[in-house]
Amino acid sequence: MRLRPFSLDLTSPLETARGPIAAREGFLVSVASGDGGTDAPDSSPGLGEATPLPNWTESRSACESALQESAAVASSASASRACGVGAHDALSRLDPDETPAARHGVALALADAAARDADRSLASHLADDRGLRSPGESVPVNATVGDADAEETVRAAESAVDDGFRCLKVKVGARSLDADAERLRAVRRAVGDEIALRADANGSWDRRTAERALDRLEPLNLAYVEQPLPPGDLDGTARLRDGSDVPIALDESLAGRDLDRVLDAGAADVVVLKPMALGGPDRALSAALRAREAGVEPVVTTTIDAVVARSAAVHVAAAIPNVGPCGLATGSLLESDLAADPCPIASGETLVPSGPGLAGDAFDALR
Ligand SMILES: O=C(O)CCC(=O)c1ccccc1C(=O)O
Ligand SMILES: [Mg+2]
Repeated sequence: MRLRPFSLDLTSPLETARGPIAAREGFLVSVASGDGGTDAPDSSPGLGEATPLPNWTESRSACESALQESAAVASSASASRACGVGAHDALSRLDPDETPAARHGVALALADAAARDADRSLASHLADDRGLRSPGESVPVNATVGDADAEETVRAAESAVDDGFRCLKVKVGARSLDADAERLRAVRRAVGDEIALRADANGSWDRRTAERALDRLEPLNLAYVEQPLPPGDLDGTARLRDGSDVPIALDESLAGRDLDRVLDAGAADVVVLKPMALGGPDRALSAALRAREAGVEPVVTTTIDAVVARSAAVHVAAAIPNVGPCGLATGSLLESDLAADPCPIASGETLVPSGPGLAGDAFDALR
């Protein structure tokens, strides 16, 4: 197993109620032939990405330590066996709650290797494993609009609609409720009633403010309000949801928390699933299917990952039958990237690479 650190700046910081996100640092993970647990001696190396986002996942240093430990486990296990299953040993030792980004990196590298060995896309590999029908060739996406004053928010929203987006997610909660209500009213006026609007408060409101916010925003016909209350306040969120017609999505409430607790609380119409924060593409897809079974709609997003993890998230979303718009249009927020994007976005949809694995030979220079 090989690790390679990287650091990428955002074009400009994404402003959220929990502060700006200005740069993303992480690690590329490759598992060499033989580590994949397949018997093929010349199996393709698999590629993964671990890009921790402090406060959402483990820190960068905790991620690095966990990955280095994994690499050591993988090499000693492969050395002691005729056919190495080292990376699988390493994966089983990574705790998805403690070091989700590290687990994501290794799980993705193994899944990519397995999909490439089977000559199918990562989406097909994930879907077949669970008896799902064949993934589609594209996934609808939302544009991500950061916090800014009303004028700049409208400009960003109009530009996204010009680019073909039919669903916009606007960050709220960083300013007063009056200011946010005005921003969203101005956006609705500018883009019309046909565009789906989401608002993401990133857990910044208290119960009273959240209740007032839903009352004020109700006439704007939002598709949902995401994480109105702090992550742990599931009771408050369930009550908020009971008292309003505005659908509620939960995001932060899922990180490091049992999905069943969130589903049992009846606190969400939608769950926002970030493979990097949930410990891997496999775990994100399982969470999506469990949510569906409970009548809660899954939405897949990134933590503004580099191209490898972003492509993986596209495959996860593609494996979910009839998935709604996902928060996967985050590549344009990065000033530069590790490779050309194999998942171009047009008309509000992202293309799903046909494979094999993550993206055929598109990432060969990174393996
Ligand atoms: O969902 C999207 O549109 C993009 C992803 C996004 O907003 C995000 C990115 C990094 C960290 C947190 C979040 C979030 O959804 O709150
Ligand atoms: Mg969110």
